[in-house]
Amino acid sequence: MDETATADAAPGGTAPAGSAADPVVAGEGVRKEYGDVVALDGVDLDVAAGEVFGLIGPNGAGKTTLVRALTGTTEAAGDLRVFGAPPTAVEPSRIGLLPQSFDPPARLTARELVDYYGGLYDEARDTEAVLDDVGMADDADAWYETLSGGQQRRTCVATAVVNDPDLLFLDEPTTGIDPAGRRAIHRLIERLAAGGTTVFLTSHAMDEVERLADRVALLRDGRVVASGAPDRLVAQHGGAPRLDADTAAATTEETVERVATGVRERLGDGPTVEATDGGLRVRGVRPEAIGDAVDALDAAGVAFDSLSWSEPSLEDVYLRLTGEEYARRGGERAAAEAVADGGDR
Ligand SMILES: Nc1ncnc2c1ncn2[C@@H]1O[C@H](COP(=O)(O)OP(=O)(O)OP(=O)(O)O)[C@@H](O)[C@H]1O
Repeated sequence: MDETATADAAPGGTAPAGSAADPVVAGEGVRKEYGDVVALDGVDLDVAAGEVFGLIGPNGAGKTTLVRALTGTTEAAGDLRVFGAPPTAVEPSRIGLLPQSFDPPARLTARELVDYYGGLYDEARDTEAVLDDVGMADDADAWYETLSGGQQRRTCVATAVVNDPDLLFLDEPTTGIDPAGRRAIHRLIERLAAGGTTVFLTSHAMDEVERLADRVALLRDGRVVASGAPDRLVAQHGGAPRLDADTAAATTEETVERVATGVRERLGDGPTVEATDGGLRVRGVRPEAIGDAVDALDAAGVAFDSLSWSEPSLEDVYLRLTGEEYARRGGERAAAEAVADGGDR
């Protein structure tokens, strides 16, 4: 796998979302328009066999459209191959698809639904085992319409894996699922991947993608703006470790300046100080410097309710490269700057 190419960011352009000798999924210049809306604007990507590939991006970035193009449920321009063939030519039993919106018959039980979808294939997994995999064994006799939203989503995941697919598309699989259920789905994805299933996962849960995905592509406005292994992306674009102080009162510019002066005196010019919605953030604080940073807060008279220190994560990469972190200071323009400077501020 060529990680050098995959960890690049391309401001305003496309970056290949990976490379592999014999990709299960390969796309080049994939483009889709809905009238005046350009949903996909020249996407290049490839996904290797057995890989968990995470696709992330803001609402409307084009994730579902890309999944639909790859599963042959919508047409798109450009070159798209799944198992070396056009998506519509792929043997259905090789593919599992959990769409973002899925409305199975409401007056069937969870067990009946899994049975029904399994019956569409010559060979299917044992219904009870699949129900158990998604944590639905105890509620399998309830009608779909009486299940909670999370239980319904678990049941939908079960219908997507009942044919034991070689390639599984999961479009936001854990939306609405409680923490225990999410963990069950995560374990299922890990087991499937360990068994050789290729998983194409879209999600807004960055912790989920960071935990599960071997590689990630970030879509914005129909383009891949960054791709690579999560830890590489975090190292490249996640920014510095930070110390967050939650304060009861809103932080004024004056307070930020006072803290910044104190931080400079104690820690030098590296760290930066900014106001956040709930208080104040000092970026660039290494673990051994936490005490000095706290002293700077105290010296500046900042009354805080709690303090937390954290390493950057995939969520930081997402926020920086989509512009959401920079919304207060010029959104799109600042995000483009973050991409252009390699996101190392
Ligand atoms: N059937 C359609 N007709 C017209 N426009 C569409 C259609 N499907 C998607 N779009 C538009 O294409 C763009 C990409 O939508 P898409 O659903 O792929 O985004 P997404 O990244 O999956 O978003 P979300 O995170 O909200 O699910 C959006 O501007 C959306 O409004």
